[in-house]
Amino acid sequence: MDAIPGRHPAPAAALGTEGPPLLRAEALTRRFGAATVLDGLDLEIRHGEFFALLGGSGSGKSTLLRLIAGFDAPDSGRLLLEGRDLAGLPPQHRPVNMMFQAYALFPHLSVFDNVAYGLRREGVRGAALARRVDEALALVGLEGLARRRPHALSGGQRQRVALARSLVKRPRLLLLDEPLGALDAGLRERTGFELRALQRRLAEAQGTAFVMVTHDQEEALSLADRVGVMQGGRLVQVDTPEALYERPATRFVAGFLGGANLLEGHVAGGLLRCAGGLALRLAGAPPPEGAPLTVALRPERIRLAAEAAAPAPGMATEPNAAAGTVREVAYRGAGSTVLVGLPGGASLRVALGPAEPPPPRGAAIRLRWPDSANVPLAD
Ligand SMILES: Nc1ncnc2c1ncn2[C@@H]1O[C@H](COP(=O)(O)OP(=O)(O)OP(=O)(O)O)[C@@H](O)[C@H]1O
Repeated sequence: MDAIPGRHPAPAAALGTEGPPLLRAEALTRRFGAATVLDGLDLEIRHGEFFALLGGSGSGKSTLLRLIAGFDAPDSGRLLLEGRDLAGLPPQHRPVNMMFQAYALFPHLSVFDNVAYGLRREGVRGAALARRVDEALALVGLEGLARRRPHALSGGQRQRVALARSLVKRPRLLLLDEPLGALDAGLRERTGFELRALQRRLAEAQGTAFVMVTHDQEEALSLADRVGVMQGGRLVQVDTPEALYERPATRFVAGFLGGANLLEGHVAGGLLRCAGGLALRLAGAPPPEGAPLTVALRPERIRLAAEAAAPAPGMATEPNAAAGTVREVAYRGAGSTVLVGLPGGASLRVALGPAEPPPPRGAAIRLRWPDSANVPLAD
């Protein structure tokens, strides 16, 4: 994947990077029987940010959301919202709301009454109620559909009713568990853009932050200001999408985000020497001699070299270059992925753009990449 097009990070002030965070989780731990599902997790959510919790199945994402919403309590650790300890505070008294999937709408109630439900339970009535519901429906672009029943709406419209219902109480923090999960591909992208725009409006108007759970890396990278990658009940890296993608900290993150090539070796003569005669030069100061090291190398940072196929004498040890044979070519629509077999049996995935015709299977090719493409990993 290329750098994310059209991303304009929100200014620091709007994102509340100064001052205390909106939400702080301190050493949050949750066990179910013998299983530790959240393992001393620390996290800060800033005012007005769109934060994505990204992780595989069972990594503890939903459990964390449930603790923040107040549907479940931690075994140890604390949750502070604007400095206030949330322990013992029931869900309806937290300035936090959870958006449920559209199938949780009441089928016998109109759109208006579905959205009004929570406010009515709080005793809001009459003109004040109508104003708040209209405002929430306008936020999600459903002004004209207040009288409809959910069955007379499209999937995307139902999703927006669910959103309006969770926004009507003007939460400081909105929690979204796989909000796009039930939608098909086309609707997913459109709804994603809408969600991003809506969050920006709410952030400007009232500093609302979104925390979205997803197992879809593209969704997390394209929507969020910051992404936290969860593994085994811990956050293994929290960063902007760009930093996470360009500088993954661990093998897990590198593999989870876009399938980087992982190259292992030992440092000798200032270069990382890997199997098959591959030598890598790292940007910056060379690592200590003899150290074992793993490097992530993104498929799209590798280029086909223009030279003739046969390597010149001594070329095998040229850093950041490899000679190999095309094993497979996968057409991806906006380009292709080429699997290149290297001497010694290793292989590299190489991503080519739409303007680069892939070499045929079996072709002998040479590859090159810049020092900055070699990203050393912590483990
Ligand atoms: N109430 C519970 N009792 C027992 N085990 C639970 C309970 N809730 C969650 N778990 C377990 O905790 C682990 C984490 O669950 P959680 O739903 O937080 O994961 P997740 O990252 O949201 O996964 P998914 O993407 O599959 O929803 C899972 O192994 C799950 O089976």
